[in-house]
Amino acid sequence: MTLRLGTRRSALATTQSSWVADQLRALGHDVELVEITTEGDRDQSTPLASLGGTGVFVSALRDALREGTVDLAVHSLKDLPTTPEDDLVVAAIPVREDPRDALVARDGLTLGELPAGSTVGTGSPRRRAQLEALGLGLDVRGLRGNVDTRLGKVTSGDLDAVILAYAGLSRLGRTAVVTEVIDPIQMLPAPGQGALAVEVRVDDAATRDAVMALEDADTRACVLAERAVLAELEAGCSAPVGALAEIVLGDAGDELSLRAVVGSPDGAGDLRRSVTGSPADADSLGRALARTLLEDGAADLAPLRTTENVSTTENVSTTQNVHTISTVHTERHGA
Ligand SMILES: NCc1[nH]cc(CCC(=O)O)c1CC(=O)O
Repeated sequence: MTLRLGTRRSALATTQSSWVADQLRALGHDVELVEITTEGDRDQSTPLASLGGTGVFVSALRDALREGTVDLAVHSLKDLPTTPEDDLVVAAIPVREDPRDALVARDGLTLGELPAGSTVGTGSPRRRAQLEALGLGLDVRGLRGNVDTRLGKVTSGDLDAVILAYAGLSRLGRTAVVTEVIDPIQMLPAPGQGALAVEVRVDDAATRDAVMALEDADTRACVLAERAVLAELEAGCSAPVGALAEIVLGDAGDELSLRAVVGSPDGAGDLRRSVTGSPADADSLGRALARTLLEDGAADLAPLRTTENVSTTENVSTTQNVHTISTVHTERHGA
C-alpha cells in the first residue's frame, strides 16, 4: 500500500511534507507526494486576514483528504483552527522545531540595535503587538508572502528587518540569515509554532497506525496547552495571542510550564501570565491560564473575536487544480 501524502507547493510545505515522508519511508512505508494548490498560495497580494486567515492553507488539504485523493496531510500546527473535525484526526504531532520567532535585520542588527524609526515587516497581529509593546519606536509594516519574498524585502533595502518563525527558516536551511532568535521573554510565539500536525481520516486505521510512530508526547502536551489558551479565549487568527509551553524538570519530575500573552493592537501594553502543572493536565492548564487572562482584562485589551475570523472554505475537485470558493463561515484559527 502506498501512502499518498497531500502537500502544498510552497518551499516550506514541501520541505515539511518531505520530512514526514522520509520518516515514514524509514519505517518501511511507500509514500507518494501529491501537490494541492490553495487560494493562499495563488493569491500573494491579498492580506491573509482578508482571505480568511491561515485557514485557507488548511481547507484544500482537508478537502483532498475527505475526497480520498490523499491519505494524509501535513500542516503547520499553528495554522490549524482549534475546533476539532468529526471525520479527521491529528494522528501524530512529531517532535517540535525551535518554536521561537526570528529577526532577520540588515547589517546583522538585533532588535535592541535597530534605531528608532526602523521598518520591521510582519503580517502577524501577535508579532506587531509584542513589537510595539517593547517601546523601541519601531515602524511596523504589514507583510506577507513566502519565506523568500519576505527575506527579499531586507536584501532589497525595502525594509530594515522582518520577523519570521525560526522553524520555517530552519527547515529550509536558511538560519544563516537570522540576526537574532527572539527570546520568548520579549515575544511569545504563536500557539503551536514550530510543530507539525499529521492529519488522517478518522476511519482510516491503516494510515493512522503507520503515522502514529511519528508522535512525540512532550510536543503533543505542549501544543495542547498552548491551543487550549486560544480555544478558551475564543481567539481568532487575527487576535494578538501568543503562548509557549515547555517541559521542565521540577521537584515532582516533568512539569509543563506555560506562558501566554494577549497584546493590544495599538501596542499600548500587553498582558502576560504563566502557569505550571502536570503535562497530563495540559488542556486544563491552558484553559485556566486563559481564564486568568480574561479576569485580568484581556478582552478589553484586544478584540479577540473579530469579523476577520470569517473564513472562506475552498473545495478542491478531484482534479487537484480546479478550485471554487464555496461557502463563508466563521471558525477559530490558531495562527
Ligand atoms: N503563518 C504562516 C506560517 N505557518 C507556519 C510557519 C512557519 C513554520 C512553523 O511555525 O511551524 C509560517 C511562516 C511564519 O510564521 O514565518
